Amino acid sequence: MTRVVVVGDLMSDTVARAAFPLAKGSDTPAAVTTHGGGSGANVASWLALEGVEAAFVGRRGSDIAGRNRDMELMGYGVDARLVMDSERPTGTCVVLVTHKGDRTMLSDPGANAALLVEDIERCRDLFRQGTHLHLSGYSLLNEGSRKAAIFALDTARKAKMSISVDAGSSSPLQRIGAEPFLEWTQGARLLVLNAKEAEVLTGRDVPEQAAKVLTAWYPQVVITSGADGALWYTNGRPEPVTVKAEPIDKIVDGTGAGDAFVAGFLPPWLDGKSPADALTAGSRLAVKAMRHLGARPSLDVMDNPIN
Ligand SMILES: Nc1ncnc2c1ncn2[C@@H]1O[C@H](COP(=O)(O)OP(=O)(O)OP(=O)(O)O)[C@@H](O)[C@H]1O
Ligand SMILES: O=C(O)C(=O)C[C@H](O)[C@H](O)CO
Repeated sequence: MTRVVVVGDLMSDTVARAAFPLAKGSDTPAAVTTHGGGSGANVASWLALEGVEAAFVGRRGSDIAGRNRDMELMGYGVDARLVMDSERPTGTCVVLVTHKGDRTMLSDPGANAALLVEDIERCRDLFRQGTHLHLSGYSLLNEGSRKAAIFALDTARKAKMSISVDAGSSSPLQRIGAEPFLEWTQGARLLVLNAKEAEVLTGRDVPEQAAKVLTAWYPQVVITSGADGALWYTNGRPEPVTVKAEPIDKIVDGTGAGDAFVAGFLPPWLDGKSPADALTAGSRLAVKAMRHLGARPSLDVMDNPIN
């Protein structure tokens, strides 16, 4: 039985879809909605909805947003272990989306920046029972949660869990540099990252080449390339396994496509299915995420048969 523990970030995403750029002093009509977000919490939500036993460890503020996010995770069927931070608000991200689905994000990590080693220690039962740890790279890239993230990796290694890590985001990765990130994540069986992050880590802007460089560090690597699809590579193979992106008629909001991809990829990959099957499952879930506003499953939680 696969039991996945996700450690990472939880956010409240306020998504505004409008015609950008905004004229100075304008009053622009927009569709504005608030959704659950945060890369780690997104992956855990999609996994639970896919029928995987998934737990999520993170921090939230002692505010309404945090309470809503907590209830939402439970609604998806996630074993949510959120520590309440009395000093910091729930992490918030303002996502600006154009009518074509292009977007930019303004992120305030809030309570995520205070995830502590003790928060992970409190969840030792999850690490005893879990079979796989997925670590959201944001928790490594943020200095405030880094010790906790590294402790989670150590704990999983000691518990003989398999480990996947996503690289978080290219800008903080660039600031920190490749070497520390590669060092912190040693022992992970899989690194998942987008093409930009792969370039930051390897200096190669061709994903096939970047993947080959990265397998000096990780047994398996998955690189996603937006509309150009995704690839999987393991050392010793002549060429990576690639899949095309699933066709999509209209992208409403690309936020969290990468997180949904991870959640689609992991279950078949953990079940020993072929890399091509796992990449295809990832691509399918990614387009599902892009058909609506927000990064999480669009299902009305109350109608979800899992509940
Ligand atoms: N335009 C698109 N058409 C179809 N599929 C797409 C498109 N953009 C992204 N995807 C799917 O989503 C996956 C992840 O996209 P991408 O490589 O942009 O990751 P990301 O930067 O982590 O995404 P995000 O930051 O939006 O979560 C791709 O491998 C692909 O399967
Ligand atoms: O789309 C991305 O790149 C994200 O990582 C989205 C985030 O996970 C999140 O939902 C923003 O808070």
